[in-house]
Amino acid sequence: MAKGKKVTVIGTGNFGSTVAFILAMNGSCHHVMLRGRNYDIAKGKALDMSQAANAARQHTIVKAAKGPEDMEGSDVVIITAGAPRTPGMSRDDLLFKNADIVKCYAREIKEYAPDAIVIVVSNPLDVMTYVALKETGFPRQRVLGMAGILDAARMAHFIYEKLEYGAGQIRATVMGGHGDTMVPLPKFTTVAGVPIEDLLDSEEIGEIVRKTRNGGAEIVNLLGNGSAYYAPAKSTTVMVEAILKDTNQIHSCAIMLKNDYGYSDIVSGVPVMIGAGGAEKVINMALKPLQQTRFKNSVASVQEMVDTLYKANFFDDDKK
Ligand SMILES: NC(=O)C1=CN([C@@H]2O[C@H](COP(=O)(O)OP(=O)(O)OC[C@H]3O[C@@H](n4cnc5c(N)ncnc54)[C@H](O)[C@@H]3O)[C@@H](O)[C@H]2O)C=CC1
Ligand SMILES: O=C([O-])CC(=O)C(=O)O
Repeated sequence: MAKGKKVTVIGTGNFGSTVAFILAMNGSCHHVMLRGRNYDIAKGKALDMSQAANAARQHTIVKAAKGPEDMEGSDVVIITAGAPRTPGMSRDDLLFKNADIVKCYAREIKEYAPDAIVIVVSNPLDVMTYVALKETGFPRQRVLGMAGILDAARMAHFIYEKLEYGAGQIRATVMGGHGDTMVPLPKFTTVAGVPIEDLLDSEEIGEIVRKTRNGGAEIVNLLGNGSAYYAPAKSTTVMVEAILKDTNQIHSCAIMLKNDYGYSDIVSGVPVMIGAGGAEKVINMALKPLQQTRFKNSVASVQEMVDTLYKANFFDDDKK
């Protein structure tokens, strides 16, 4: 492989294609490797994106992987392979189907890209991140799940809808799992530095919190045959660029907790500092009792699904 930063995107569906396209349009890295189930489709998309990069005067080259060995030398590998939900489903309904897919690709990454930082996006996100961590055996800093940036972007959008000003200046914070129990944090949310509690009343904030939790489902219901991918893909590239540029910026990401917020050996979304080594530091915020209770419930819902996998002997016995 020629020199330069390399990102492999596993899965060439809506999410994977959009992530690869944004990376190519931004010139975020030198090489994007698309690994899909169907080589011709991956190759067709790779050619199209490489040509788009030329039109955009960017240097990024997108290629299709013939096999897992083409992941070699990846700095970052993004796992997007997996079924999306359709109307009426929760993300959790994808548990067994997507766990098998993520397990298979995590094993390939372990073999062919042992130094990569892995970003998981397949749902249910926190459990899939747990599966990828256990199956690669990588340190927790190098296996992250993308959700918090997306959920915060949604919250920011719903705040804008209410205020009708401040778009692009709203900094929202969402912690916890990427599911119905996610924990939007109005107390840590500002518009150009102004706390939203100074701008909106508690009823309006409550509505924003509910809309944020339902943000994915709202789009699933509108699309009818899949889920959101523009905001999810953009949010993922924020993480990729933080890693490749070693920005040391703070984003909410899913990570294996290790005495963080009082929990260990379970994945949840918390603020982390992202740099060249992945999640180089977990930021522990002082949560109020109600926020702690909501975070606890969110952690418990992820734990329940992890336990379901263990009960089904999904993991090799020695992996817990
Ligand atoms: N973390 C987050 O915030 C978000 C997560 N997602 C999740 O991302 C995943 C992908 O979503 P989309 O790209 O929109 O779906 P899609 O249906 O457009 O693409 C799915 C991709 O997974 C591959 N795939 C499906 N079954 C496979 C199997 N058995 N083996 C290997 N590859 C397989 C397909 O070939 C395709 O490339 C879903 O699980 C979805 O729920 C989606 C949006 C946001
Ligand atoms: O809602 C879904 O199933 C996809 C997803 O995670 C999101 O858009 O937040």
